[in-house]
Amino acid sequence: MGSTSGVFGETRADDRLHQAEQETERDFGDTSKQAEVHENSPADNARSSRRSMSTALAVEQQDPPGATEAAASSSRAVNGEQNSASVDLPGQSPQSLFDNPPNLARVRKILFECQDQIEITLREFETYWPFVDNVWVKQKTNASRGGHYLTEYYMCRLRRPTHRSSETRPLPEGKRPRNRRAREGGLCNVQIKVVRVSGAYPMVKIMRTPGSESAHSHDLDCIDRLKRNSGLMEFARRESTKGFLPSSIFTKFNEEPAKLIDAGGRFLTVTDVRNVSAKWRTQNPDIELIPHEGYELVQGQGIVKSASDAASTAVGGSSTGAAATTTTTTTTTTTTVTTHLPPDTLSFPCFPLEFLQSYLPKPSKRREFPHVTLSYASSMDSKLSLLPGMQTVLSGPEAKLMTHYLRSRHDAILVGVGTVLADNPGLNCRLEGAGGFGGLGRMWQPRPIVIDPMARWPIHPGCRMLRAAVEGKGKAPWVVVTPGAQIDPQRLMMLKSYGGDFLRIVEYNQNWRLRWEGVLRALASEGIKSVMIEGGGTILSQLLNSEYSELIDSMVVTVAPTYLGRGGVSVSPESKLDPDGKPNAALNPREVTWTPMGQNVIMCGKIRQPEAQQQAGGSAST
Ligand SMILES: NC(=O)C1=CN([C@@H]2O[C@H](COP(=O)(O)OP(=O)(O)OC[C@H]3O[C@@H](n4cnc5c(N)ncnc54)[C@H](O)[C@@H]3O)[C@@H](O)[C@H]2O)C=CC1
Ligand SMILES: Nc1nc(O)c(N)c(N[C@@H]2O[C@H](COP(=O)(O)O)[C@@H](O)[C@H]2O)n1
Repeated sequence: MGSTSGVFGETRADDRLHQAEQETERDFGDTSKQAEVHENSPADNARSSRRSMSTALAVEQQDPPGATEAAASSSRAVNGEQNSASVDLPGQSPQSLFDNPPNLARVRKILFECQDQIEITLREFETYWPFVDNVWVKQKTNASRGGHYLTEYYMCRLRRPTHRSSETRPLPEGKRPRNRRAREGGLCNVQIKVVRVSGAYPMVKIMRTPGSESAHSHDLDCIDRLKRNSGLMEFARRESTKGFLPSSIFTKFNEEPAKLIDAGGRFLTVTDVRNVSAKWRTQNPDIELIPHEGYELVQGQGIVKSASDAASTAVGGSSTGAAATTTTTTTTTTTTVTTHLPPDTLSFPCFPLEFLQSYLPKPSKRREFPHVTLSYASSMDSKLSLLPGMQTVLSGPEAKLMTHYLRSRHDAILVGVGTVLADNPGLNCRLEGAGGFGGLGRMWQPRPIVIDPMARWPIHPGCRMLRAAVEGKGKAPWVVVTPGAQIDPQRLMMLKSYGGDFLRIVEYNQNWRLRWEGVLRALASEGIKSVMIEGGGTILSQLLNSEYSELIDSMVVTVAPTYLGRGGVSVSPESKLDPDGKPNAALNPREVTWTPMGQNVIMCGKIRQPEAQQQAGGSAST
């Protein structure tokens, strides 16, 4: 066994910190600037050229022009709410008819494939889902008892059979049957569930159901050809409420082929635009529909550019249709998705992380124990989760990125078995550029360490840590056990085959608990120079006791603006009395900073005495 993340070590991680500072100054949407920033570092170039799902999904962090409105209009489309009474004056339409959220084509592909579990904020979900709602057909919805979760089950559209309407029900009088071909069901058996988690930070998790096929039997174009998504159609509907002719809207759409294709409109027809605007037209029969400024309706030709406009813009041809087709061809190649970052990739934080610097592991002189950082997220009442055995999201999107950055700066991430049983955590670094997320090998991937004295964890290939290991997105865990732990030889072989192992520690304290000195010394002897201890409550409450003060270097606590209540898992060391028997504070971290981050505040502090003081005050024995 041995650690490699330390080898990639300090200089590159420091580069990243420096780069994160630089990035705060740049315009997020300006890719030319990004290229400049990344010129110095090949790893970062690779990272920036393959923009991640979460970079794309950065609607929480910065609103690109139009994103807010797109989000709003998209969710309106989902809800079926259509403000058909509003009329904007023709000629006042903005330059683009599209409000595509960032990296739409890529996110559509990810939400079509749903290969790995996807975790996004509710707002991100509401922004992007309307652009793939042509793919997924809802089957059923389940609400959890406490109302914390809402689970919706969806199947691929090609799983559902369609019938000619006349076969299923009689047509109303005077209505012609739609020219719709019947489709057999079962052509694709991909099924997903969408779990909406409410709480301080409403989240949506999207994952395959156990019975689902591993891949669609077709591509996304196949669905886009069958049915248009409501995100795209909302753009058309919105434009129609300005009083424009459907054919003019269609023509204008085709003048922006890249955006049209990104939004799933490769197969859009003028009839689609007509249909989506029909309701508004019926409600506003007196409004005379007109072409867009610079266009005219010519009998027999449809919508064409007005003569003066055509003359000034014509380079390769006089017909709008021809120009659009040429561009479409060009754009088809440019919009092809060529990168394959996992959908759970997180963008590298683009806000300053300088405040963390003095609490991070240093390229160290030789030390007996690794650098130890306690890092967890806590509610206002010092709770880690709502209930024992339950995972609770307390970190907002920014704090989550920061935590993953911290993970990238440590050789190992340590948790107790209680946390593993409750959370099934990945314990890897999912920032873009880390190994498995656009990076090479397993660089910046920390080693997961699980304290499991009696080997209770029923470790199996489906658990997230092993899946991450097999997919090259993390290292396999080391499980710390006591000599008395019964380890089934098959389990041992299995864990070893993934690159993990069991570590037996023989040092106990008087409560039959493992001595932390023993655990940390064993890790140090395996080459671990830094450990980030994330939880849970039992482990953190122990380590915050003053008897361990000399083992803990720093703490980085994400404080969330919520009270989880008395039933939650708490972090609280033993009470302490001073020499006179009066109650005293159990622990007072030093060099404390508080840094606001989104809805959270990050509290950083130091616990171990500086070495100079230790030498002055005698040995730091524990
Ligand atoms: N908000 C956050 O940042 C985090 C929240 N959590 C939450 O915390 C909860 C889990 O916390 P807990 O149930 O307290 O479990 P835990 O993760 O602290 O594990 C407790 C177990 O670890 C072992 N253990 C701990 N210290 C030991 C020692 N000195 N020697 C031998 N074995 C030792 C024992 O088997 C003990 O039962 C979950 O709900 C989880 O979601 C966990 C980590 C971080
Ligand atoms: N920093 C932080 N914020 C929260 O809100 C949390 N719930 C946690 N939990 C810890 O992170 C682990 C999950 O890690 P993966 O995302 O699965 O890699 C979880 O087990 C806790 O240790 N942390």
